[in-house]
Formats: sequence, C-alpha cells, structure tokens
Amino acid sequence: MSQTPSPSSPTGAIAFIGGGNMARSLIGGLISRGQSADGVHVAEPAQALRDALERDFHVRGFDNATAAATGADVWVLAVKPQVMASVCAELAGIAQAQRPLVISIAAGITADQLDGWLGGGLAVVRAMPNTPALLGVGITGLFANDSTDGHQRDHAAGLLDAVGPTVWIDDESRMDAVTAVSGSGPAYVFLLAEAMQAAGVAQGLAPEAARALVQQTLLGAATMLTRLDEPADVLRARVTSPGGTTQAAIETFEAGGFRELVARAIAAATERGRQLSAANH
Ligand SMILES: NC(=O)C1=CN([C@@H]2O[C@H](COP(=O)(O)OP(=O)(O)OC[C@H]3O[C@@H](n4cnc5c(N)ncnc54)[C@H](O)[C@@H]3O)[C@@H](O)[C@H]2O)C=CC1
Ligand SMILES: O=C(O)[C@@H]1CCC=N1
Repeated sequence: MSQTPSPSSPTGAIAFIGGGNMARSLIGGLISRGQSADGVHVAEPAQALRDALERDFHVRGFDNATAAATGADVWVLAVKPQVMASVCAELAGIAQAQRPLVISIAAGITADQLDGWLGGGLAVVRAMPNTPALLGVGITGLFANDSTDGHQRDHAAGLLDAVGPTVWIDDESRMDAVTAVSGSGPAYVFLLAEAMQAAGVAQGLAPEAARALVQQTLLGAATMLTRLDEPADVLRARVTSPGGTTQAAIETFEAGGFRELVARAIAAATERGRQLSAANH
C-alpha cells in the first residue's frame, strides 16, 4: 500500500529513497533501536518489497521518491548508483524548496555529483554502511561536504550510530577504499564461510555439521578480534602449533598467494567505486 504525505512543513521524518537490501538493513536497525516507525518514509517502486517493509517494520511506504521525500527533513538516498542521477533530477525541485540533509549510501557517487544533480548548495553526507547494520553490528564510513554544518554532521552520525559505530573520513577519495573494505567486506566473509563449509563436506562432514562448525568458528574468531586487545597476527599465532594442523593450512594459504589475492580483490573493488563515479558524470 502506498500513501500520500501531507505537503506541510518538515515533520522530522526520515525518507529512504529506495527500499532494497541496504535500506532494509538500516531501517530494521533503526526501528529496533527505538526510531518511530511513523517517522520513516520509504520510496520503493517494487510493491512486494514495499509491502514487506510496511509489514515487518510498520514504516510508511510510497511508490515514488517525491511522495516519500515531501515534508521529510532527512533523505537517505539508497538506490543503485546507476539510477541516482535520474532519482536526484526528480527530487531537485523539492530539494531546493525543503533543503533537507541529504545522506547518500551509494557506492562511488560523489558529494559534488549529488549536490549538482539536486540543484546545488545542499548539505550532503556520504555514508558507506554495511548489511550487518540489520543486527546493529554494522560499521559506517562518513564524509560530509562543506555545506554540512556541525549539527547536520552530528545528525547524520547519530542516525548511522544506531546501527553500529561510525568513522569520519576527511578525504572523500578514500570513501572508495571504505566501500571496498567494509561496505563489501561482509560478502568476503560469506565467501570464506561457503568455501570452508564445502571443504568440510569434502572431508566427510555432514552439511549441517559443517555449517554449524563454520558459523560458530567465524563468530568466535570475530568476537576474539573485537573483544581482546590483541592484533590478528598474535591471535593467529596462538592457534598455530609448530608442525601442527593450522601450520599446514596457513602454509597452503600463503603458498597460494592468499594475501596478494585479498589485496587485488580490494583494489578491484576500490577501482570499481571510482568507475561508478566516472560512469555517472
Ligand atoms: N548491499 C550492500 O551491502 C550495500 C549497498 N550500498 C549501496 O546502497 C545502494 C542500494 O544497494 P542495495 O540495497 O544493495 O540495492 P537494491 O537493488 O537491493 O535496492 C535498491 C532499491 O531501489 C529501488 N529503486 C529503483 N528506482 C527507484 C526510484 N526511482 N525511487 C525509489 N526507489 C527506487 C529498487 O526497486 C530497489 O529495491 C547502492 O547505491 C549501493 O551502492 C552501500 C553499502 C552496502
Ligand atoms: O556491491 C556494491 O556495489 C555495494 C556497495 C558495497 C556493498 N554493496
């Protein structure tokens, strides 16, 4: 179901433009941390996604960006980079009339591009969250343009802080590296989980047993990394008995160029961020 907003003055509402995977993670995290559902508007043209957001979080769904953004004083732009220019063109008129705080989570698209497409002179914050935000354990890199005042920076950080810690990035060009490390990062861990599970099954484990062993191992290792004040290499050394099983595995990883492969993968993701910006000029 879509709704018609009242065309009145700012409501304190947050408008999500795009209600896909990442918006859903952010909305779920915000609602579970006490954000009023009535104060969350979501523009999502796909009816099934819109209905699911309304059903699961009781937010207010709209079938177009203009309807959701009207009256909201914070806009979270959560569409794909490839459609961002056309979505901003649609919103430019009300952006200039309402002068919202604009927060974009799109990979690659720069604050200058967003500001230009929305008519100029706006406070624009780029945020790069990740999907663990859904469970309140995300992390977000933030960059603010020069039109963003201290209050608006605090507001943006406060919103993203609800779903995990935030890190301010001073040099916007580094946002592509943030995207490559933490924005995309959960997928790398899921790939590792897939590979470890498959390898466990290949060594004779039942699929369910392999899944349980991998899941808890990743949780345990991540918990050690975050709770103990010790670097990853020290924790790794403690698992690695000389001449033991871990050493056999680590030597195989190293011989296969694991570190270089990770470096190349993250460089490729960083470069793709730059390309997304250039492709949408
Ligand atoms: N998925 C992730 O882990 C992360 C994604 N991002 C960024 O978040 C943005 C969205 O990514 P996803 O959620 O993964 O994509 P998605 O495809 O799941 O969501 C985008 C949504 O925008 C909707 N949409 C398309 N045109 C629209 C319009 N004119 N008005 C309103 N909604 C419209 C689509 O129907 C779709 O549901 C991207 O820019 C991406 O770079 C950032 C951090 C992490
Ligand atoms: O894959 C992507 O382009 C988006 C940005 C970071 C995570 N997902």
